Amino acid sequence: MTDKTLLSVRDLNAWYDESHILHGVNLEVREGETVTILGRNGMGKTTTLRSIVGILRKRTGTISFDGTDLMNRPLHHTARVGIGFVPEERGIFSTLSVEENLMLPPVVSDTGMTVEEIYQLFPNLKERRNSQGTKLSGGEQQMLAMARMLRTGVKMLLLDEPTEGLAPVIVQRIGEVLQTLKARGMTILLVEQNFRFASKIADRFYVMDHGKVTDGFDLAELPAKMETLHEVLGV
Ligand SMILES: Nc1ncnc2c1ncn2[C@@H]1O[C@H](COP(=O)(O)OP(=O)(O)OP(=O)(O)O)[C@@H](O)[C@H]1O
Repeated sequence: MTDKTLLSVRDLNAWYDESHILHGVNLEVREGETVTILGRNGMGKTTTLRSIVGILRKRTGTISFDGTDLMNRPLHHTARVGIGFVPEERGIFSTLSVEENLMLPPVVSDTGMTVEEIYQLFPNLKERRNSQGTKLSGGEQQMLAMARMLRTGVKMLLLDEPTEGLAPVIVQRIGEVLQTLKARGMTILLVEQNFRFASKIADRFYVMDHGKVTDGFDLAELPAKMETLHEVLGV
């Protein structure tokens, strides 16, 4: 991890039509860091990720990534500057094979993983490389959605509930993959309901409540925070 701030979000407000959902979100992620956003359902975690990448356009505040202002850029620039968003619904194209899905997004930098490296990290995707997207299990879809971003050479992954609905053994596998990516220097911002999973991989945490970041702390402070987290999140 370095001291350089890669992603900086300041006073972010966001709306779905007339519904004001985010009320001044502040957060930052340093290069090489894994940060988890915790919070109960409906508190604005997904909306924060969607606002950062620009899928949600009705927003104010400042969002900068690696020194580039993202606020006034078109959506496709987000990927080009090096942010890979893996949404909760994963977005696998059902009529395409695993390998076709993998090759779909354009490469944005030459620091991305090769297809061979990706298959080493995800041997099950190699086995299933000719299978159609629809034939994949939830865990395989999640792995493919992550793998697809790694090939492009993004500097940072934004993951929305990567373990949702997956069996414990697959959750463990995804945890191992994220540890490998961390060791390679990947920067990760994660929204996660599975607190046990998050507490094993995150370096730092934010807590969201009613469209605001209400707390932020390092892994070392986690034991002292447990009682509050128990009250706020029920963990
Ligand atoms: N497409 C939408 N249109 C209108 N309101 C929405 C839309 N998506 C989410 N919301 C509302 O925005 C608020 C924040 O939702 P968001 O999905 O960001 O919460 P979350 O913290 O990610 O929780 P969850 O785990 O339930 O996704 C909720 O009140 C939700 O009802």
